[in-house]
Amino acid sequence: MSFVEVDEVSRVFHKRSLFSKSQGVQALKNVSLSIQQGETYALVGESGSGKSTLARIVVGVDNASSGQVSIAGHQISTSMPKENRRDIQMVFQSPYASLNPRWRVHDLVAEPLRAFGITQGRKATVQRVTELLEQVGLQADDARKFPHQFSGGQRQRISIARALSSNPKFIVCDEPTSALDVSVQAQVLNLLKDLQSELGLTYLFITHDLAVVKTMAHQIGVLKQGVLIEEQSADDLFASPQHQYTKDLLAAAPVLSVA
Ligand SMILES: Nc1ncnc2c1ncn2[C@@H]1O[C@H](COP(=O)(O)OP(=O)(O)OP(=O)(O)O)[C@@H](O)[C@H]1O
Repeated sequence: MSFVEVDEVSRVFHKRSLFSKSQGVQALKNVSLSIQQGETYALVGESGSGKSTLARIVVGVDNASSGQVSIAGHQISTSMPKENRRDIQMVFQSPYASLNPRWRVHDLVAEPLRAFGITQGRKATVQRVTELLEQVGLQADDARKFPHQFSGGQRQRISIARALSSNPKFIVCDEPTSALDVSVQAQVLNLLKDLQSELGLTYLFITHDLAVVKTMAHQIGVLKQGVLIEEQSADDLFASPQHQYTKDLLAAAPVLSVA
């Protein structure tokens, strides 16, 4: 069994209308995929294809209408036990929106440590926050600053430090670099790659931009209107895309050089 198993997941959103019966939007249709431990699975597709819906179900903040997800053998749902949640974290597209501007970096990174009871006492927490900041290329002193004192790329490093603080095994990265300049994107992608090899992390990487995943992904799945229409290893998909929709996504992708 793979580390992450998504098995026949469907999700229907019901929109209530005053004038007609409830209308259903089928955001995901029988999506199945698996991710090997220590690897990156990139899920690509246009806006509205269902990527974020799948991400939310995989981290257990939304439930599938049918089908199931398991990670490291544990069933994922909104009612899963708290101790299983610390193994799964998420890095979002916009570090501007996901970091509380009134909190210092120390508190942003330390919050999961407290929430999951990982460090005991102020000294141990400060020490762990320092380690985490250094791990993502920031400095111990940065803990005293507020998010607005950093560039976009540095803010995304703070989000990554926060995601790493609970020692997760699996991180869902939802468009983590799409709000950044191209040169900064490459730096953040390199950091994520380095952390993967150091810590053995497994990633689900969500993006509309195939260039971003060319050097990150082991396996790529293409989502169109809630259906996984194509799945190949990254090398094979770039060499011989099968579906016209994938060819169009490839043609639209700019070149991004990542070491
Ligand atoms: N809470 C919701 N209620 C109703 N419909 C929803 C809800 N969330 C998503 N949808 C619908 O489900 C479909 C898939 O949306 P989703 O956000 O998963 O796509 P996406 O590929 O992540 O797009 P984007 O890249 O723009 O975030 C869309 O038609 C969207 O309108």
